[in-house]
Amino acid sequence: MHRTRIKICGLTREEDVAAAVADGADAVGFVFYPKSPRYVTPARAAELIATLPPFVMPVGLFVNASADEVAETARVAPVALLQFHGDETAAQCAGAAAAANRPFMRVFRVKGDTAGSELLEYEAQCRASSHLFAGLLLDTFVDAYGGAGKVFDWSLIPKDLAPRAVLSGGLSVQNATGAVAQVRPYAVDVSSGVEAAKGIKDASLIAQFIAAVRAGDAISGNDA
Ligand SMILES: O=C(O)c1ccccc1NCC(=O)[C@H](O)[C@H](O)COP(=O)(O)O
Repeated sequence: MHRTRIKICGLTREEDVAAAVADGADAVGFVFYPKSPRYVTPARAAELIATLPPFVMPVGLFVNASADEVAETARVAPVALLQFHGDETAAQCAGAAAAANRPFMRVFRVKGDTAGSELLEYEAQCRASSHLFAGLLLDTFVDAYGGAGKVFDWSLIPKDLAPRAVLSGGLSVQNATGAVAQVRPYAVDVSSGVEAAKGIKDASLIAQFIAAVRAGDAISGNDA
């Protein structure tokens, strides 16, 4: 049976990485977008990644970076998966992933009038664009690209897409159980909802969030 995977994003401190690992996070995200308050340099991310045990995936997050920037970042910081969170075209994502020789996630930033069929078409285009495409992260459309703590209408997610999708955008201790029980996504991703301040995670909120996801798995019969 499927257990909802969990990514904690926007980590900047060793103690926050340790808290995510201790509570069972499957992945940790490092933001390489300089305008983000959660930005870390590739060298700083390398220090944080060096603290990870096996089987916790480091994810590198980019917004409109060039293929050379992505490749150089991945050379310095050994991320296992790329996440393209800007306005990148399919070709730009495929080219950057090939340059870095890493699999990647693309992001669909959902608006109020987004149709479920658009998500399926977008995923199909991504899959056709590169053998390195690993999956689709669904986030809420915001001007700052992401990390805004805003939810979108989960009911528009097609039932046959959910088991392959990463649900993101405004998840929290308060809504994670319901999100998992309703959507039954492959994984969830959270940043603001487990923070004491931008880029500063709260260990108790991380633990509560992961427990809330597990409660959602129990309700939907997903627990392993
Ligand atoms: O986290 C950021 O500051 C950020 C900035 C620009 C683009 C993406 C960003 N984060 C990407 C993530 O994967 C976040 O976890 C995702 O947007 C959800 O954030 P939140 O709604 O705060 O949980």
